[in-house]
Amino acid sequence: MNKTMGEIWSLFGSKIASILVMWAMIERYMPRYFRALTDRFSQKLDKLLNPYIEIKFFEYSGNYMRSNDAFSAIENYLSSKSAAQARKLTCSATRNSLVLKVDDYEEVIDELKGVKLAWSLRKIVPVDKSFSSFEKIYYRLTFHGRHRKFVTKTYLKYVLDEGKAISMGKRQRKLYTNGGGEYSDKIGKWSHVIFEHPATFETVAMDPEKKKEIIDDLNTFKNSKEYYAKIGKPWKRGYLLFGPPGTGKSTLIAAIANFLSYDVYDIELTAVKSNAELRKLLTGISSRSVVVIEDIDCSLKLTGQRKTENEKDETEDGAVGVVKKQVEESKEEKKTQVTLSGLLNFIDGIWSASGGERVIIFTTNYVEKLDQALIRRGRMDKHIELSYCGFEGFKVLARNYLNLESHQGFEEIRGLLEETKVTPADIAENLMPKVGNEDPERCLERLIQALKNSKEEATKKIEKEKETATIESSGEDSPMEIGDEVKTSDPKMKNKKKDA
Ligand SMILES: Nc1ncnc2c1ncn2[C@@H]1O[C@H](COP(=O)(O)OP(=O)(O)OP(=O)(O)O)[C@@H](O)[C@H]1O
Ligand SMILES: [Mg+2]
Repeated sequence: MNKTMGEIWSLFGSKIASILVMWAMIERYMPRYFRALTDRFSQKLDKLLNPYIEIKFFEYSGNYMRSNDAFSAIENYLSSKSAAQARKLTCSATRNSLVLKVDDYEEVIDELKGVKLAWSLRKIVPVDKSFSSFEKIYYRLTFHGRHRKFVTKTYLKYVLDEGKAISMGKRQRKLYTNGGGEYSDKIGKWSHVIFEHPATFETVAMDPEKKKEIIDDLNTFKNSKEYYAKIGKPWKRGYLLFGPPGTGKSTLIAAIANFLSYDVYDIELTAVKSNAELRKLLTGISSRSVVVIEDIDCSLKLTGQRKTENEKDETEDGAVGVVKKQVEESKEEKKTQVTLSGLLNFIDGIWSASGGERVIIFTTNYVEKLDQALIRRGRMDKHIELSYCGFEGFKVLARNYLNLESHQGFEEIRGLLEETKVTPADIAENLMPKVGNEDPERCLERLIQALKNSKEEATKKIEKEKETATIESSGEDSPMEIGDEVKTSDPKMKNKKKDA
């Protein structure tokens, strides 16, 4: 063996050595030309050995994590194929159906006009788990290079159209939420679950005229794409829902989302640490969505933040004041740094022009606490008050909960509802059968009793208030101070006091 190698070297050694020298000279003196040559050569070799082309469709696109409509269309398209083909599937259940999806890395072969193509769901897992790095999911499409034109011109359009059509019909809608805690890798990102709230406009208890007005407004909005484009406004509509707890604000939001068939993005503002993070989140919101900020008055000290800026110079001076202020500021910083202007930019800023077809909803229990800039018309186009339950609202709840259209007890309930303030949540609670198949009669009786109790309590409260008011008004001319005599309504005592 050694001999053979030795013989070979003696025959070709000098030639190999001179080739290597030439190679080195070429590399040294003609690097660009040489590299271009080798690149072309390796490309040709690659094409020859691997004639397949691949296209990736990421779940989110761009730096701002905008959700990619193509990804969801492909997801819908493939879910209709994968059940019949794939060997590894994932399954999720909704109220009405089971949804099967192809599992990660499982290949689904599709065929259109005799051309075969392969799809698979893949992910890029980050090496480090820092804030800016996270798992990227994408669909990979692979096909033979000779079908490039067919795929780019015909097939992809077909898949996207089909996927969108499926989504219009039986798409699972999603409820997106932000947050996940300070150390979570979900900061600045959305996580989602399937949105399955059963509320509809039929089941929401509210004044029928108000309900009709909202439905009409939503219909007009939905069909006004051209109109918004013509007047140069982003295609969005803002609603402010206000009213006491338990009057149906969150329920109405779900009904609106169901009516429009939109996804819901529920923003937890206290979990957003800066305007930049808010912007990042917002640019990830897809079109055809309802964007919700619940309890806006609690989420942010919007008016407070503005005041703090002005108060800095005016109220606090001296070292103690500065230290105290710094501590307070750092506490506030930890809470959230989203400012009113950041939020206003979000409502009518440039992001809303991209994509469009969004409804933005704020809710509050205290409308009077909100900064007027936030809720002025044009930002929050429609202000809707949800109030205590009236008789029409009660009828809806009786239908929902007891399947009752009418009953002899209804008249009594009508009278009681006119005399007392009860929220739909309270009514619903009383109408709900408590044990097994509780009789509707029994539920109505319970409600009537609860309404009577509430009326009685309200009367007592009014009487007590009147009493305190009379006591206060009788002594309001001379507020008692230390050393004063005890006030008395006895005229004799009054005279004594005068004389003294
Ligand atoms: N208008 C309504 N129509 C139908 N159900 C209602 C209505 N209002 C309240 N409910 C019932 O009461 C429950 C609480 O209502 P909801 O959460 O919508 O109130 P809310 O106004 O959002 O209260 P909060 O201000 O505390 O957030 C709901 O789950 C629903 O069952
Ligand atoms: Mg609510």
